This record gives sequence, structure tokens and C-alpha cells, in this order.
Amino acid sequence: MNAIVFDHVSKHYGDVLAVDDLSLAIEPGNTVALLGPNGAGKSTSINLLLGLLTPTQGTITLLGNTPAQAVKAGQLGAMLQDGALIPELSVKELIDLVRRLYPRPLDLDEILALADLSDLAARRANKLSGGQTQRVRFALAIAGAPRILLLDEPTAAMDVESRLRFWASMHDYAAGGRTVLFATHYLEEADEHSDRVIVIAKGKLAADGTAAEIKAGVGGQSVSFAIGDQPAAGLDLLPGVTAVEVLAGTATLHTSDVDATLAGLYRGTTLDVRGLQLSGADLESAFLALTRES
Ligand SMILES: Nc1ncnc2c1ncn2[C@@H]1O[C@H](COP(=O)(O)OP(=O)(O)OP(=O)(O)O)[C@@H](O)[C@H]1O
Repeated sequence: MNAIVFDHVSKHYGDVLAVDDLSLAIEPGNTVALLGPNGAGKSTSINLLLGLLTPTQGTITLLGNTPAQAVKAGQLGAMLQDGALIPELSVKELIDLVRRLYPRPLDLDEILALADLSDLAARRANKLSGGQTQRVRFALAIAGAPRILLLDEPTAAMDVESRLRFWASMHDYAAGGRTVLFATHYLEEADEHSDRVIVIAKGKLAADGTAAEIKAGVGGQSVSFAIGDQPAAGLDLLPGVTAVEVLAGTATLHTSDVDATLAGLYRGTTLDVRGLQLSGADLESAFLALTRES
């Protein structure tokens, strides 16, 4: 049975179509990144999974259940973008309070260890740094030992050190065969911390695969040069080119065949090519190409 299924799901907010006929299935045990630019529909998708929103069309199932059933059975844990902690309680008291709400919670010490909070157990919730607060919110999300963990931009506003600690905690939790879906707009996080990347743009599925597959699928190399005021018309027709961007006098050609593109650029155009730079396959080029296409 799949952990998460979206079956032709759409969500309208009045005239805004935030999720547009989205269908996908996620197997248990996978860690999946939901990647997309601002407004792509990531938070809406997570809120639909949690039953906080209802689809305008289509159905969502979690381990064969509706979102409401999954929440009731303690199968779902979530870390959303906001949500205050009770300031008067210590970290330990707060986590214990929440874990007691679930039928089969994790042990308190296990939660503290997984969230890297053992040393902060006695600290009051209002005396924590931003990164520490996020770790407590992670602890609350895993307290009920959910089979499915949803994280909406969990590392927003964290520094590099906090991020590293956070992802280590997430991997420890996922290692027990649990399913994790995290929304992010950090490409490197999607690349490093997921088994599968689902790219959405304007509420639609733009790509679905491993980070390596997505890079390969859109021609992950690029050629850029200073184009100045010269016309960019026709660059998209050069061999291998999958997408062209011109920004502040620099032209970037995303290509699946860098040699053919360079040959075409020098032999097939009269452009004065200066400041040539080549860059290897990266998820950022793939992401830009994908989200622009849709
Ligand atoms: N409550 C709401 N009422 C009306 N429109 C909304 C509402 N919430 C979101 N939207 C719109 O729905 C679309 C998808 O928003 P959503 O927050 O799901 O995107 P996102 O991918 O999470 O974006 P971000 O990365 O900026 O958090 C956007 O166009 C947004 O403006």
C-alpha cells in the first residue's frame, strides 16, 4: 500500500488554482522533497494532506486512509511553517505533554535524542534560539511516532550548523522505514536529503524522479557568456539547447550537449562571444528549466 496518494487533486482558493489536477503516489519508507518556487502549491498540498484543507476535486489517501482518519490514528506528524510553543514549559515538559496525546508515542528520551535536544531538556521554551525552537517543533512532530512525517520548509531561517543538525535528525527518524515528505525551495536540500524529488510549479507536476534523473532529463549543463546588447534571437535553436535565459547582459544556454551547443554558437552565429563560462549538471539549471516550461 502506498504511503501517500494524490489522485487528480485540485484546490481552488476563489479564482486562484493553487493545486491543478495533481496525481502522484509515494511508497512507504521514502524521503521525498517537494520542490517548487514561491506560490507553487507546496504548502497547500501539505495542508491538504493534513486535512486542514479539503480538495476542490480529487482524493487524497494516506496509508489507505483519508487525511482525517490518518490524523486520528496518529499516523501523521507535521512541522508547519508557524506554530508557537507554550513559553512557560520546559522543552521536556512540552514534549511529554504532546506525546501523551497519542496512542503509541515514542519514549521521551528517544524523542529528545532524535531531535538532538537531550542537553536542552530543562530549558524553558521561551529561552531557545531560532534553530533550537525548530528542533523542538520537530520533536513535537515525531512525538506520536507517525509513520508519515510532513515538513513544510523545516529549515527556513536556520543557519548552516542548525541545518546540518536538523537533517541528521530527520534521517535518523526516517531510517526506521518511515515516510517523510518535505517542502523546500532549497535545491541543494532536495538534492542531498531526499530519495526522490517532486517538482511542482503553478500547482502542476513539473518533474518527478531522483535528483540525478531530473538533472539528466532536462540537460543539466549550461553555457553562459556576456551577450551585452546583441540579439538573443535564435539561440534557443542551437543544437542541444533546452532553454535560454538572458539576464543583465548575460546569456545562459541550458544544454543537453555542451560540445554541439558551443560548435553551433561559434560557427552558426555571428555573435561576439565574451566571458564564456561552462557549468556542469546541477539541479538549479534543471529546476529553472522545468519551472519555466510549466
Ligand atoms: N488562503 C489563501 N487564499 C487565497 N490564495 C491562497 C491562499 N493560500 C495560498 N494561496 C495562493 O495559492 C497559491 C499556492 O500557494 P502555496 O502557499 O501553496 O505555495 P507554496 O509553494 O507553499 O509557496 P511558498 O514557497 O511561497 O511558501 C499561491 O498563488 C498563493 O497566493
